[in-house]
Amino acid sequence: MERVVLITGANSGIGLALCERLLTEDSQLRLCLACRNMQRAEAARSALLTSHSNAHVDLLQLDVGSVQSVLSAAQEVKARYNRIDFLYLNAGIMPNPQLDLNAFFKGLFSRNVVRMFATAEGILTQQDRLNSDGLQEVFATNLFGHFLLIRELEPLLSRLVWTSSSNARRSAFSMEDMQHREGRESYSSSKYASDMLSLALNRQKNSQGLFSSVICPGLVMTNLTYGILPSFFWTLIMPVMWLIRIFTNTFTLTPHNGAEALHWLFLQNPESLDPRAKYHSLTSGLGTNYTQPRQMDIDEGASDVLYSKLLELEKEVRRKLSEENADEEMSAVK
Ligand SMILES: NC(=O)C1=CN([C@@H]2O[C@H](COP(=O)(O)OP(=O)(O)OC[C@H]3O[C@@H](n4cnc5c(N)ncnc54)[C@H](OP(=O)(O)O)[C@@H]3O)[C@@H](O)[C@H]2O)C=CC1
Ligand SMILES: CC(C)CCC[C@@H](C)[C@H]1CC[C@H]2C3=CC[C@H]4[C@H](C)C(=O)CC[C@]4(C)[C@H]3CC[C@]12C
Repeated sequence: MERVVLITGANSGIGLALCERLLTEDSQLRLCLACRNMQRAEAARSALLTSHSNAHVDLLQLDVGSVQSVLSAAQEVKARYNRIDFLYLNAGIMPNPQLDLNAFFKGLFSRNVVRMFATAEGILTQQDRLNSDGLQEVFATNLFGHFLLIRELEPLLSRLVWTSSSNARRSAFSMEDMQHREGRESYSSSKYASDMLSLALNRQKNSQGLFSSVICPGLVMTNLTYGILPSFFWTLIMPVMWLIRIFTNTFTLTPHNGAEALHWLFLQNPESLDPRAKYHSLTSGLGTNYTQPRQMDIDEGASDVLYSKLLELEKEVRRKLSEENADEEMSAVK
């Protein structure tokens, strides 16, 4: 039977590399590339068809950062497919990243140097803003849009895989400020929230046959990392990065390597997976890829609280949207 796989943020980086890898694994697959920019989506499809000429590759317009777009895309998915075997929640942003050079050089000579390179703890901040739905953009894109998509498609779903990060950190997340309106670590906060949500989904939905997993792709050269330092700089320091890889296998560097854990999970039986584990894509100093589970620093109780808070927010945004739509209809009648 043809399997259907939907991937958000599939037009570049790790998402696109995953598409390549899945088509190589199973040429009968039906891939649905869910992207906000249809030109970039078309380009990605052409690239995939160049290497897999008989592949079934569909496109779906989806901006996960917009409530209206998620709801419309979900309607379209329901009309097109009667099940989604794998939903990869991969789209993500890190806007206006700032590297604290002082902390970076201090970190270089500390005992935590390997940890710093693996997680960017204490050296990276971002500046977030409100989107047109009145939500914090990073929270809306990395977490809430995906949550809404899951809620809409729930009867069609069986496997969820989140592209999280080792930058996810408990101390960056506050339940009282789940959108991270106050702090400057919106990325870390949103990724910690996705880890919690995955656990909560497993707790609530495993009995109904829905399983969720979380991965970290490692440090990968993509548009996201080119936003932190320019691509020519990364190219220049590539030999240093290969050297660092000997000490931390988290420097996966290429999108193909970064997609290792995403691909690995595609081959696993969901019952054999640990809901509290984050599956890391790792690359050894010699360039061998492998997947390793590492325990997440998460409370079950707190993950349930986050789940309820997301349900409340969902109610609120749906109410707001229907009021706006009603207002628009009224003014159209006038
Ligand atoms: N690169 C790294 O080192 C790491 C990356 N990650 C995570 O990996 C995931 C993929 O990122 P990566 O491949 O690195 O970076 P890219 O920027 O190459 O890919 C991000 C993808 O997400 C899409 N996207 C962003 N915002 C939206 C939106 N509102 N709606 C729909 N799609 C959107 C982008 O589309 P568009 O082209 O239109 O912008 C793009 O396709 C992210 O979740 C990121 O946080 C995690 C750890 C490390
Ligand atoms: C000599 C060079 C290697 C100097 C590079 C310094 C920093 C720009 C980078 C050091 C560690 C990097 C990161 C670590 C974790 C990534 C995480 C998993 C993620 O989700 C997104 C990207 C990272 C935060 C990444 C970003 C660049 C570094 C801070």
